[in-house]
Amino acid sequence: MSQATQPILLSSHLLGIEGLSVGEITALLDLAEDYVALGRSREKKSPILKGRTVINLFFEPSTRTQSSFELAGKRLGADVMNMSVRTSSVTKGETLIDTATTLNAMRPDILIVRHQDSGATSLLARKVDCCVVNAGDGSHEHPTQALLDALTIRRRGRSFQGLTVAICGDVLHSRVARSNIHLLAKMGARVRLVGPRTLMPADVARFGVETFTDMREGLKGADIVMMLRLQLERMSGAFVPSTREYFRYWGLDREKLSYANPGALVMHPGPMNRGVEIASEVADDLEVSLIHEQVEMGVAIRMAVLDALARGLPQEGRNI
Ligand SMILES: N[C@@H](CC(=O)O)C(=O)O
Ligand SMILES: NC(=O)OP(=O)(O)O
Repeated sequence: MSQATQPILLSSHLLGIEGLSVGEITALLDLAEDYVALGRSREKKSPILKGRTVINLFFEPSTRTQSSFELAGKRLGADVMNMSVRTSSVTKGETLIDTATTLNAMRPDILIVRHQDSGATSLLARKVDCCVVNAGDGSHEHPTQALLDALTIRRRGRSFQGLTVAICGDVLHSRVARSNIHLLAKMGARVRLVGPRTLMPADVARFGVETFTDMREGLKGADIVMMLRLQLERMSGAFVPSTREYFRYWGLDREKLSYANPGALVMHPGPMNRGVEIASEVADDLEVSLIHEQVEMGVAIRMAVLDALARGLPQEGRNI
């Protein structure tokens, strides 16, 4: 493998995009390119994490993130353990911190954590002495999602400079939106947020992006249309009249997509709610939809992140 000539040393944890520099983001994307090639080869493996232990600790459901971190760790030769939170002693009242420090005592090298509370992964990073990766904390950040989205865009030959990206839907509850806003702004793209007023964060001004409550207006001039799922599990009370009404105004179908730039591409982090935020006619149109490519890039990005973290680990294991 060619691999990045400049070794990337992520400073012990990957907790969010906000704390990464443009150089670190670019280096991770470059390293992930090698892992895309490796993933498409017959062998698919590199022994770079041999002897290392990776634990997946997911307090919220996941299909893509958990399985791709597992595959990424295995393809790099690590021992990967998926902690089943639903059948763990969390059900007997054990706290997040006690659970994590218990697993930490088993001497993993990397702990990958998804949790429903914003800030949970940063808190854990202060309590354990292994690397922590944020696999999604509440509505705060989902850094590897933004990195895989960036890799997907870059591999389509789109330069971030001057690219207009419309992030549409439930921005308020979306950690995917927050991580993407940070990343795209750092890389020089123009970001606009599109959705109902009730689903825009109150502090939206702090992001310095344009906002639109009319979907067609918001899509005019967009090169990338990034759809978000309605995060019903994070809502208490009615933020939208009904999912049917929601689709009528903010669901992406061919008619609304026609307002975007010619050749505009559609992204969705998954899982999708068809007929709520996106129509099947768009999601399944391989001319415009990057959804499956995003999933493939997820494995490569997570291999790059594990690799970059492992480079900073002590060679002979941790001090006893
Ligand atoms: N899977 C992404 C997006 C979503 O669930 O809507 C997340 O966990 O944030
Ligand atoms: N995009 C994403 O994080 O998907 P999962 O919730 O299935 O992991």
